[in-house]
Order: sequence, then structure tokens, then C-alpha cells
Amino acid sequence: MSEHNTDTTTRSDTDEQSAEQRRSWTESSGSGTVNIQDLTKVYGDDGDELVAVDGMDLHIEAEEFVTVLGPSGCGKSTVMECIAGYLDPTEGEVLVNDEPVEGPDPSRGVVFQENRLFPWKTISENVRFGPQMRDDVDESRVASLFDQMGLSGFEDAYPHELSGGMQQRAELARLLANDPDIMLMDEPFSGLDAMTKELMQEKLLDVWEDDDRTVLFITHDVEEAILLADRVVVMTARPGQVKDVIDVDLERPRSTDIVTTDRFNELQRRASESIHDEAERAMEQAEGRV
Ligand SMILES: Nc1ncnc2c1ncn2[C@@H]1O[C@H](COP(=O)(O)OP(=O)(O)OP(=O)(O)O)[C@@H](O)[C@H]1O
Repeated sequence: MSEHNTDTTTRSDTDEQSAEQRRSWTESSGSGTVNIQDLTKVYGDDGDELVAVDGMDLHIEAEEFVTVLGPSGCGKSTVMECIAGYLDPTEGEVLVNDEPVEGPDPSRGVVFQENRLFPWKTISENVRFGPQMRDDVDESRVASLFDQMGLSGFEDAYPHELSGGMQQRAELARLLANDPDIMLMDEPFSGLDAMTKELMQEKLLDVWEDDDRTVLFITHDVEEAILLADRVVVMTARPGQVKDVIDVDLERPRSTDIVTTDRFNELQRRASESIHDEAERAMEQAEGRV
């Protein structure tokens, strides 16, 4: 990551550092830490309550890439929305940079499976929207985001004129235009075809390697979770809690080729085993058997 590529630290030096070392580097930087403390979220009223998340604890270091795996309905999006400031916890709290989250903030950018681009605005207007609201448009930054996302020449196009992959790249550019410390990504690539998804994963890894950002990325895809992460958090079936945390000790920078290595397969097996029972329990819940 750029901050560490000082005169005395070459790119190849940093490439060889383990995920654990990466985390220890970032412990001192402070900006972008997330602390989830005893987080409980209950939906509904008296007599019709649903405990979505129950006493969840998780600490995420600044600049760490954490993926969250969990069965359907276990509370992944709920946790993310509490970090984003869209939802208030019922109990417990979320601290960002040691301060309680009290609402949405551009320093915490969110990407969903369905892009939230304004259909009536051009791609350029969409990307500039956040900075413009703060009267803080950096033209060279916007131009370099279009370049980085392979969108140059599409500035004046409308979202419906772009392919699904391009729309998600525009969504990423829109998010990055706000220069967030923390990127919250809720199954952002799950609606894409396999090849586009792979390209988007590589694009995201490039973006993350180049910048100093914390990423929390929700996915149902075990391979994607391992490929991207420093740590994979496996959640229990609802009510969601942390079941398991898997350290991904694969070298960086990574490309999608890494999925064929033995170590990758070991990690993938471990994550799949960890989630298997929870997925069964979630299915029983959905069928009303528990
Ligand atoms: N606004 C709401 N009102 C009532 N119940 C809700 C609300 N939002 C979510 N839930 C319920 O809370 C539980 C957790 O939902 P959440 O969307 O956080 O799970 P998830 O793990 O992200 O699910 P998925 O993987 O299917 O996207 C689910 O049972 C869901 O139906």
C-alpha cells in the first residue's frame, strides 16, 4: 500500500510481508479502524421481535481487508448497515476510529449488489455527486478514477447504457471519489457473470493495494472471500455472531491465479467446513423447523 512504499521500503519488500505483518503496520495509523462491541440488533416490536444479531464483537484494523461469510439471513447486512450508520444498534455499539457511529458519513462508503447510481445522471455527474455536495471536486482525481476504472470515454453515458460490470466500476468510482477511509461492500459482485466478477475482483484488489483503505466485504462465495481477504469472518446462523475467524496467509499482491494453489484450497476447505453447519441451521430456520 502506498503509505508504506517509502524510500527505504520497496514494492517487492512490501509484497513479501505476511497478512499478520500488514496488520501490525496499520495498528498505529488509526484512521479506518472499526470496533464492533457486543452488537445486538432486534427488529420489530413487542411480541413480534426478531433478533438479527446477538452480541457480536469484532475489531478491524485500519487498512485491513476483511470478508464476511455467513448463511442467508444471519445478519451480515445488518452489521454493515450499523457500521455505515444507516441503522442504530439495539444494544452495544460500533466505534470507527474510536468514536461511536452516529449516522452516515462520506468517510464510510457503501456499495450494494444493485448499484445506486442515479439513472437520470451521467456517469460523470454520478461520480462527482458526493464531492460536489461538499463543494470539493478534485478534477484530477475524478479523471484518474475514470482512467483507473477503465471508464474514460464514458463520462457522458447514462448508467443504462453501460454493461453490468461497467456499472459496478462506475459505482466503485463514485465511492472512491469521496475518498473513504472505509469501504463497506455488500455482495457487490454477486450479480455479475463469472468472467466480469473475476475482473472486478482483480480491479478491487488493485485499488486496495494502491490506497490506504479498510474494506469490509460481504459475500456468499467462499472462493471470493479467501481470494480478497486478510481475514475471513464466518458468522453463525441467525442470530448472527462471529463463529470463526480465518487468517488468510497468502502472499500479496494477489491475482485470481492464486485459487489453484494448495494453500488456497486448504483455506477454502476450512471456511467451507466452518460455514456448512450454519447454512444447514439457516435452512431449517427458513423452513420453520427451528
Ligand atoms: N428492516 C427489517 N425488519 C425486519 N426484519 C429484518 C429487517 N431487515 C432484516 N431483517 C431480518 O433480519 C435478519 C437478518 O437480515 P440481514 O439482511 O442482515 O441478513 P443477511 O445475512 O445480510 O442476509 P442475506 O445473506 O440473505 O443478504 C433476516 O431474518 C431478515 O429477514
